[in-house]
Amino acid sequence: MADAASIFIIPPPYHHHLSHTSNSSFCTSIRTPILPTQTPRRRNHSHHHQTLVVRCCITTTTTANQKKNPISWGCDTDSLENASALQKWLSEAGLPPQKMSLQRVEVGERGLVALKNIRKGENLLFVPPSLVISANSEWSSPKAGEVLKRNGVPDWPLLATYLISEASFMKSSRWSSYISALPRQPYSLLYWTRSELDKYLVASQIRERAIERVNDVAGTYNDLRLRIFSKYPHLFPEEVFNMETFKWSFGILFSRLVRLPSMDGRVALVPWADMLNHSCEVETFLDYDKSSKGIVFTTDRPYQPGEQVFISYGKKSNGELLLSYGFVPKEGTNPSDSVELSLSLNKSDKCYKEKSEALRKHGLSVSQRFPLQITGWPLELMAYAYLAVSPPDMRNSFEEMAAAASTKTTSKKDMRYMEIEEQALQFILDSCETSISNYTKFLQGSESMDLDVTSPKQINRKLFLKQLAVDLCTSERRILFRAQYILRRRLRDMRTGELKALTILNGFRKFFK
Ligand SMILES: C[S@@+](CC[C@H](N)C(=O)[O-])C[C@H]1O[C@@H](n2cnc3c(N)ncnc32)[C@H](O)[C@@H]1O
Repeated sequence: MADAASIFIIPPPYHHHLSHTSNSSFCTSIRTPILPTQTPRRRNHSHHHQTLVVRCCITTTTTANQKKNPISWGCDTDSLENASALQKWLSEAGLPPQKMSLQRVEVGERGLVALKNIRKGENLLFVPPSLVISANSEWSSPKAGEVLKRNGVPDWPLLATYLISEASFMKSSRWSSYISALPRQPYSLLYWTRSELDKYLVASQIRERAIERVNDVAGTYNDLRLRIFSKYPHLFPEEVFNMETFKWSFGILFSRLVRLPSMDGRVALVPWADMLNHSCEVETFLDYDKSSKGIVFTTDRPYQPGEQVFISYGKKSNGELLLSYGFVPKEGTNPSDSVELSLSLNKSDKCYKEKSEALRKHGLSVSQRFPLQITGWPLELMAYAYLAVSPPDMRNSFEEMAAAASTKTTSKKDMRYMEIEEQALQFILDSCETSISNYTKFLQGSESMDLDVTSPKQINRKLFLKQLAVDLCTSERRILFRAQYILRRRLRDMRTGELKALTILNGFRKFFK
């Protein structure tokens, strides 16, 4: 699935990063998009005379009118509602016969399950380009598409707007069966409230990433509204194009958009292929196959009939999977797992100003997050630690250290400053230990945590979010424990080594005396 780093009109803040189980009884519909009036927007290519017959808003309550004739975007993913309509439409629209079918599954609620024996190395899917939603797709409201393109709107916000526009056309959009089978409320941290993020992710740096993302989505929507929607209200009425509908469409993009390497990294929604769930045990990914002219993936393991077929959403940490897809893999199963460690310059440092200036020059700030993996940490983190602990007489090296701490600096040598190596390692260890104690406090407190619910309906949701947070924090703390162990051992070896050297030196001194 696509990486979300480059979606925004407003550039996202710099991220310094490399790269469960589902609960089917969980009620997802706490803030459900509902269309109160059920008449679709009419196709009308002359925008001057376009009559908007739909009034769309997102509510948390259901009116009598909606109860009578409920129409909403998407469906509940814990049911197979709309799945057969999707499969029927896909095969009529040109999807060749498949070796998999859409079923209820244990991992991921709905997923694709093998109908026949599938060999390792087989190509599956073959979704033709005509069934792919990309920035070039035709709009049911061509004028709306023209306006966005004329204004140079990038792919992600363009696709988010496209999805809302097509959803509002309901049955008269060619994507109606696809949109009806999309989740009504995508699982992603976009749907956690600020107080849920603060409460459940208090120990994890993912909380900040989620807040940044929520703000980026809001900023992107506001930017579109100011620059474009407010100038063409007949094409982009606020009842349809609003913050809630954008949250939904971005939630869909974060969890389903695919980057296709063979199409110059173009991003696309690929109906059917986006029903495949992620496994950390496979490495295969979706791509365009020039010879068969379709979106395919090549299996990297065999499957028997009845087994769920998986792809990889990329080498992502558990936190990143929670952020975009709303799930956390079982502890210890994700080889790409990492935790972000936050390092900060000490405000009382005599060279605080010079150091922060050097960092700023290289796009870094006085407080910076770095990924730790079970196998180690990046050179950038070590460089930042050297800078943080270096004394004033090393000011000539500040610039070099800051450059090495930036991921933007490509040529990197494994620089070492032996004279401050011990302090740098101790500095990282201290940060690890602060972080570990925050995780431990959260995990211990989570057992007796007040769920803060006002209605019984909310209990399932809160329990589900809490479990996701506990799973994430357990896996992140595990990596920190490993780093703590390695750092302590290194420091101990250094100190005993120094002690030995000192004893020998003293021996020499005595000898000369
Ligand atoms: C591309 S969609 C896959 C199809 C999805 N299961 C559905 O029913 O629409 C991605 C979503 O599937 C679910 N998912 C994918 N892999 C999962 C996994 N290993 N464990 C739990 N949920 C998973 C998450 O809800 C994620 O947001």
